[in-house]
Amino acid sequence: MKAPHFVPFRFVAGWQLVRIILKGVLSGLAGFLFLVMVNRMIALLLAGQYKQFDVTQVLIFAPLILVFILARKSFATDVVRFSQGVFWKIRNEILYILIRSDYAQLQSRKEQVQAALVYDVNVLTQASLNIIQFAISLVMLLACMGYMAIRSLPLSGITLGVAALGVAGYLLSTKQHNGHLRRARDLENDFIKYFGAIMGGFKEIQMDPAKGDDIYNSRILPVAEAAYDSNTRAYTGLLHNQMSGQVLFYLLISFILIYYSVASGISVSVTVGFLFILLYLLSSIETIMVLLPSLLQARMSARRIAELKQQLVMSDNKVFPEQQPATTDTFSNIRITALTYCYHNKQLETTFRSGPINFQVTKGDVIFIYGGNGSGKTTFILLLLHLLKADTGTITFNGQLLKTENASQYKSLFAIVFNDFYLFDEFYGHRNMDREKAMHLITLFEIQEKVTITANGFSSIDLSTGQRKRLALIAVLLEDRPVVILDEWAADQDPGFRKKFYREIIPYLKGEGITVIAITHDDAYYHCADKLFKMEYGQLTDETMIFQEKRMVV
Ligand SMILES: Nc1ncnc2c1ncn2[C@@H]1O[C@H](COP(=O)(O)OP(=O)(O)OP(=O)(O)O)[C@@H](O)[C@H]1O
Repeated sequence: MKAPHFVPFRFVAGWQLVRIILKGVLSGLAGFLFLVMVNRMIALLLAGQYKQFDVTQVLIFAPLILVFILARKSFATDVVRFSQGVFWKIRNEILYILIRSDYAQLQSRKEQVQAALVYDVNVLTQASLNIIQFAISLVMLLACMGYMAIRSLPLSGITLGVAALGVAGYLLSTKQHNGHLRRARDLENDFIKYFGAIMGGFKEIQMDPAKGDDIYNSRILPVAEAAYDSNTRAYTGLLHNQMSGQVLFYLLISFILIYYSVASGISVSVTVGFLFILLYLLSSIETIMVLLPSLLQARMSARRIAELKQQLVMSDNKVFPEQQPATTDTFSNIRITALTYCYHNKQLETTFRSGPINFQVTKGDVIFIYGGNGSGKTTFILLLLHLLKADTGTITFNGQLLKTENASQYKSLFAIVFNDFYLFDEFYGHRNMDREKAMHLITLFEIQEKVTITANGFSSIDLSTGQRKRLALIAVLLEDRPVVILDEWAADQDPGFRKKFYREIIPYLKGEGITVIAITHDDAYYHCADKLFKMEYGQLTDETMIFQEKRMVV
């Protein structure tokens, strides 16, 4: 079956942004024209030229207000649609990249991904809503400045000077505020990590509340305090900026009223009109200053998301065309030659070395691997599955060298039940599974009293640990993959079913042409395997002969 492709979220398009900007400008201009008209009326009133109701003024004001309402309404609707589109588009994109991203990379970035999905996407959405006010205020600001220049060049020159002073002060302090905002955002990753520990370890915490108290006191509280401190510094700094801007304009207004209006000899109507526009300008500046922090945060969040997308490089199978998935008929063998892999700590020192491993598996083989805890069995399986990419060595399958181009075909060889498996309640990606086979397997695995097959999946997955493992194996067997890998699968089974597993189920799988590779410690059943391997300090040794010789002696 062909893997489904990514369907981009359809409600966001680049042209939407152009339309929004145009509507924002129109809406801002409508507001500004209204202001000009009010200013004109004030001038007429002051000059004594408007003494009785004049219906023509209604004909000027009414259409203006109408245009304002229509433009603002349509603008707001578009912005809301756009911001919701952005929200879901980014969320979907991150999730899809996640689905296709590299296993090893994702392992080390779980908190980052969660923080991006929950925090950054919300910040961006909020900012895209704030843009309504921001854009309108910006248009008003620019239009007011232009209009002021027409009314009085010297006065607008002074205003521009004051504004430049405010902007310079703002820019100087922004760097510092950005640093605080960045620190607070970094702490969000930690918060998610400890939140994950509380949710994941909830049973343990319920049994031992001291654990919960300790996580809260020693981890959550310091994060909260540090984030509180950083955010408080950033926001108070930004609010102080806003206040400084306001004070500058108050000083300007006072200067114009107390000194300039009389000293320069400009007319009362020009002074009043100018001050009126200036007050409006001030409210636009205030709005911009209030909204700037959220836009700064949004910029930071957008960067985080972009970085995350870059880090979670799409894995191989996204880049190349889908290939025919493998089947038991097409599978013949896998050969691993001199494969090595090292785990490193933060100081980049090697903490565990796996290999060099040589290993071969042929169709229909039943292979058991045993070895002590931490000997490297799971690491080997991850390497075999190409979830971990080997440092050196090669893998060939059916005579072809495993490369990025054929990695998806290689991965389609395997059906796996990991030790820490996740049981999906639906047959995702395999909707057209064989119902009859499913019912047969449910009976073979003796859970027919508990579970049935529904249109999409299993009727229930609320079962015991051992039963859930049986379901997980049934689910992977329904995928019709040629190689089944089991990581300590039988460990949770009762002795009766364990016997059935080794004596009946494994031979049944072999009879179906399936190759089985199982990590197991059930030495009483090692004879059920065709080949037996031992893992020790990352080295895999074929012990088939030794085991057979030992059995003969006994
Ligand atoms: N993600 C990781 N990062 C760093 N080291 C790791 C990681 N996973 C495993 N290791 C180390 O690699 C070694 C082999 O681990 P592995 O899980 O492969 O052992 P195992 O044989 O499957 O053990 P077990 O029987 O306990 O499951 C261990 O010493 C472990 O500490």
